[in-house]
Amino acid sequence: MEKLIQRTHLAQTLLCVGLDPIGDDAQVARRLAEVIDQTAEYAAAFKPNLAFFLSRENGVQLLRETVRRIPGDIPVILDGKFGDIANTADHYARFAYDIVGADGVTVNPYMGDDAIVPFARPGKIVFVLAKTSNKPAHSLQDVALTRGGYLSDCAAQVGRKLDEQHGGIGLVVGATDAEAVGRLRSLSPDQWFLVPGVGAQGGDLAATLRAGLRADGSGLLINTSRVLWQAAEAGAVARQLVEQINQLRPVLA
Ligand SMILES: O=C(O)c1cc(=O)[nH]c(=O)n1[C@@H]1O[C@H](COP(=O)(O)O)[C@@H](O)[C@H]1O
Repeated sequence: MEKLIQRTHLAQTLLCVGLDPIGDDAQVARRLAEVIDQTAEYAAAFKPNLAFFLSRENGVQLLRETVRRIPGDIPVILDGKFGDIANTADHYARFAYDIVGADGVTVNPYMGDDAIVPFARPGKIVFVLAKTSNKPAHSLQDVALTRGGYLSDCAAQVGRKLDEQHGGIGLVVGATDAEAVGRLRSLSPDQWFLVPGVGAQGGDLAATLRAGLRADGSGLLINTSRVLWQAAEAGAVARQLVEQINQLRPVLA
């Protein structure tokens, strides 16, 4: 978590570079290196998505090489959307942190606290899914509770409680629903939000920033993946995104 805060301050960026590699094996290794090298200057974090690595032979090896290529001062969030009982989650945590070398993970909270706690190691960042960016998420996450609020609010409350107990817990909140971003920000005024959905999924960047930035102009990690992977000049696209984001927020002290 400290690494993320330091990085966002020093590089003046809230951009998370998503790494969802597609293509044949030889191409992919080369393209991963290119995207990392071209965007690193602008990256607050990198987020490799585990599925895109596991779907290829030697995927874990490629993932480890990818993480090794990322400069050491930029946090790596392994997007595995893990979520299982504590005994099993502990093994996922060992994989993410000890084998892959990630600084953080994404976790699905559906099974409750014990699916999350094994990832909450000192210095690590755990992003708990609260309101995801995919449209059909509403069938579960927007279910209204008899006590008021929505199921996604429960995920946020669990995340907040665990953050108070362990530290290092943030939320995943998609950019495709700015209203939810605002609601969850009011429930979790201080936590970091990982925000996917900008770019290929059509999320509204300006509305998301307005709704989700903390009072200090920070607290959001804006992820985009396909747009950068497909860009002729990933570095230029990353720079533009950072400029756009920074124009819409107070500059960090
Ligand atoms: O946890 C995530 O990162 C995630 C959560 C969510 O609500 N929506 C979402 O798209 N993601 C991930 O964020 C990335 C989005 O990719 P692009 O749509 O190409 O920018 C993918 O790796 C998704 O798996």
